[in-house]
Amino acid sequence: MSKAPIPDAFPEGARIAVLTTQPLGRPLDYRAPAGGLRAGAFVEVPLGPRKVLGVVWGPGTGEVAAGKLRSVLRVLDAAPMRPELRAFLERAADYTLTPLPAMLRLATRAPGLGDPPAMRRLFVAGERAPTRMTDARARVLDALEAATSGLTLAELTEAAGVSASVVKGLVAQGAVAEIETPRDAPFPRLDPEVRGKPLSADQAAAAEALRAGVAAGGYATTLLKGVTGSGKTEVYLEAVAECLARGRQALVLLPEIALTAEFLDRVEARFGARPAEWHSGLTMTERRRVWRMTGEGGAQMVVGARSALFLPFADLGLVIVDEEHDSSYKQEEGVLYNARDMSVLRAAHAGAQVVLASATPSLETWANVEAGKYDRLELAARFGAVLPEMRAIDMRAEGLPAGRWISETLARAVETRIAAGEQALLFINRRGYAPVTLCRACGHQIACPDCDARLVEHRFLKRLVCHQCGESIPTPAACPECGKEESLAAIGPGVERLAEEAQARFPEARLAVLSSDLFASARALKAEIAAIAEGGADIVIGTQLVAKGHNFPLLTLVGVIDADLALHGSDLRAAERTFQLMRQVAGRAGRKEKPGVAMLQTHQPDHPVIRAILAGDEEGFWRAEAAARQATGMPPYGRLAGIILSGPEPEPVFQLGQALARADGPLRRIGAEVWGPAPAPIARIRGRHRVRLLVKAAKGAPLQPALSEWLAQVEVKAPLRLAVDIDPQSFF
Ligand SMILES: Nc1ncnc2c1ncn2[C@@H]1O[C@H](COP(=O)(O)OP(=O)(O)OP(=O)(O)O)[C@@H](O)[C@H]1O
Ligand SMILES: [Zn+2]
Repeated sequence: MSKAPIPDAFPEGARIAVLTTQPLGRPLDYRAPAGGLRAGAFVEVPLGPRKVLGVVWGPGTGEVAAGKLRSVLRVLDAAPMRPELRAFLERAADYTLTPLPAMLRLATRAPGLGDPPAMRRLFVAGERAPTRMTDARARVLDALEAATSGLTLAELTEAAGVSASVVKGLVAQGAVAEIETPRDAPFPRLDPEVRGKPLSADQAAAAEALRAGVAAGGYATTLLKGVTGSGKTEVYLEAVAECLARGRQALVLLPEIALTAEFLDRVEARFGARPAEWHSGLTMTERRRVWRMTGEGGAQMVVGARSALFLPFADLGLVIVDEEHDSSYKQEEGVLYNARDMSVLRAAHAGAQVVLASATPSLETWANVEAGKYDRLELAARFGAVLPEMRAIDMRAEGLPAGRWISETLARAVETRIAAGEQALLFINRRGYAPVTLCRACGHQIACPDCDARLVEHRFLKRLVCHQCGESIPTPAACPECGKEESLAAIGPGVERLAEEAQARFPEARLAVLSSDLFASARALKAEIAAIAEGGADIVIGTQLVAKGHNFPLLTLVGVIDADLALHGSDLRAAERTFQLMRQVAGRAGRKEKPGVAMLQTHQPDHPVIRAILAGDEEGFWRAEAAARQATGMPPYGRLAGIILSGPEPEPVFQLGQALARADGPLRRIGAEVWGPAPAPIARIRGRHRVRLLVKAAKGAPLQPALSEWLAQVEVKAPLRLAVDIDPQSFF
C-alpha cells in the first residue's frame, strides 16, 4: 500500500497542524496565514488569550471545526525545523514516553529565536590597562576574558556583580571597548586543513577508518575504545576534520563542563579557531547565537552537554560521544533520556556517523558491538607513555586507627612522589566532610526534614547539606534532638575530611581539593584544573570530578581511599560502575614520560571485580558481567522501565501503585513482569513520598506501547505525580 505524499508547502488558508510547547499532547489545527508557509516553519499562534511558539508539523488533522479554526499570527524569521529533527523528536518522544511538546521544548531552548536580525552593542576587553585596578574592575575584566564573545551591558554587570558605572568608567579609560555587532554572527571558520599532530600507526589506522565512515556518508556507529591516554581525542578530531571538509556539521558531547576548556584549546590547535559551545553556563545571547547558527550553518562544530543533541543542525554529519559510559549522559530530571542512545537515534535520522569514545565502554555498547550493530576500533597502547601499574593495599593488614583513612603504605608512596617533584592524587568519591553527623549522647543522626536522607557535613561551608534536595542548615553547636552541647561527631570520610588528614600527614605539601561544591563557578573550577596541570599542587584530593579525561602531566600516583565503596549497592550496575571508575581514575597516573602507579585501598583484594580491575582483564570482565546479566534477563539482554510515583501523603501514592500493579494485563500480554509497588530506596524527597514499580520485559518485546496502554488505565491527579524512566540507570 502506498501512502499519499504529505505536502510540505501550504497555501494561505490551508488547514495545518501546529505543535506548540504547551502541554496539550498533540499538534492543534490552524489556518495558514497570508503568503502560506512550509512544514517545519516556526510560527506564533493564538492559544486561548495567549500567543505561543509552535512548529508547523504537517497537514491539519481536522479535529478543530472549520468555524473555530484560527489563523497563524506570524511566521518567525528562523530556519524551518528540518524533517529529520521533527522525525527524531517524534521517535524520541515515543521511546521515552514523553509528551511531544516537552520534546519540542528541548529543541527550542533559545530566547527570542524568531526575532529578526538586528545589531546590538557588546562590550569586549579594550587595548589599555585601567589606570587603577580595583576588585570590581578586575571582576569586569575577568568576566570579559571568560566570555566566548562579547557581553551585553546587562550580562557583564550581572557576571561581574558590578554597577553599570564601573563598566562605563572602564570604557572611558579604554580598558573596555564597545562594539556594534550583528546579534547572531556566524562562528569563525574552522580550517580542517590545519595539520594535526603526527599520529602513531595505531592512531592513524583508527583515524583512517573513521574518516572513511564519514566520507561514505550515511549512518553508522563506531566504538572507539582506547586505553586511558591513548589519544582518542586526536583520533576522533580526524573524523571531525573529514566531516568539516565535506561541509557538514559535527557535534562533540562531553560529560562535564570542566572538561571543555582543555578540549576547546585542542580544537583551536587543530582547526585554527574555537567551535561553538552549548551548556548551562551560556548567557541568553550566546544561546540564541548558537541555536540560530547551527540552524543556518554558521556553526560548523558544536561542543556541548547532552542537550546539544537537540540543536537544529542544518546538516549534521558526525556525532562524537566522549566518555560514552559516563552516567551523566542520563538526564535524571524532567524528560528522562540517555544522551548517548538519543545521539544514535538522531544520527540515524540525520544520516550521520556516531563515534562512541571510551577507555571503559558501557556494557550496552559492548553488547551492541558483539551483536554486530556497532563497529569497533581499538587503541591498545598509550601515546608516548605506559599504562599505570595497578596494586592493591590490603586494609585488613594496615591496622589503621579509627578516624584515619590514609594507610601507611599509601602515605609512604605519596612522600616518595612528592620528594621526586611529582604529583599524587588521593581519590574518594564522596563530597563534603563526613556523610553522617551523630550525637554521642543520644545516638541521634541528623537528617533532612524533607527527605529520607542524612545531612552531610560540609565544613568548608559550615553547613549540613542534603544531597537529595540541596537544602542546608548551619552546622548546629548542640544536638537538635537532646540539646547536649558539643556532642556531635562526624562519622566517616568525605573529600574535605580526607584533605584535613592529608594536610596533617604531609604538612609541607601543597594541597588542591577538587570537588564540584567547592567552586563558586565553572570558571573557577577550570582555573584550578589548569593550575594543577601546571604543577601548582603536590597532592590533589578529589571526587569523581577528577576521574574524567583530565591530563595532569606531573601526576604519577593515584591512591584510591576506598575501592570497595560502590561495590555493594543493590544497583544492577555496581560492578560495572566500580570497574569503570577505578580504571578511569587510575588512568590519570603516568600520562607523560614518568610511569605511574595506582594503589587501591580495599578490604577485599580477592573480590572478583577488584581482581579484574587490578589485572586489567577487560574482555574477561565484560564477558563475566554479560553472562551474569544474560542469566537474569537484565539489560542489555532484557529491558527495564522504572515507574516513580510521588505525592505529599504516603497512602494515596501507595494506592496508585497498587492500582497499577493490579491492572497489569497489558504488560502480561507482552510477557513482561511488574515488581512493586515498594517504597523507593530514598522514600521521601523534598517532602514527597516516593514509591517505585519496576517493569521487566524481554529484549524484543514492544515495551513502550504496552506501558502506554497500562498507564492509561489509571488517572494521576495532582498532587500525585508519575514519571516513567525507560532504561533506568539509577534506582533511588
Ligand atoms: N599523536 C599524538 N601526538 C602528540 N601528542 C599526542 C598524540 N596522541 C595523544 N597525544 C597526547 O597524549 C595525551 C592523551 O591523549 P588524549 O587526551 O587524546 O587521550 P584519551 O585517549 O582521550 O585519554 P582518556 O581516556 O584518559 O581521557 C594528550 O596530552 C595528547 O595531547
Ligand atoms: Zn533534603
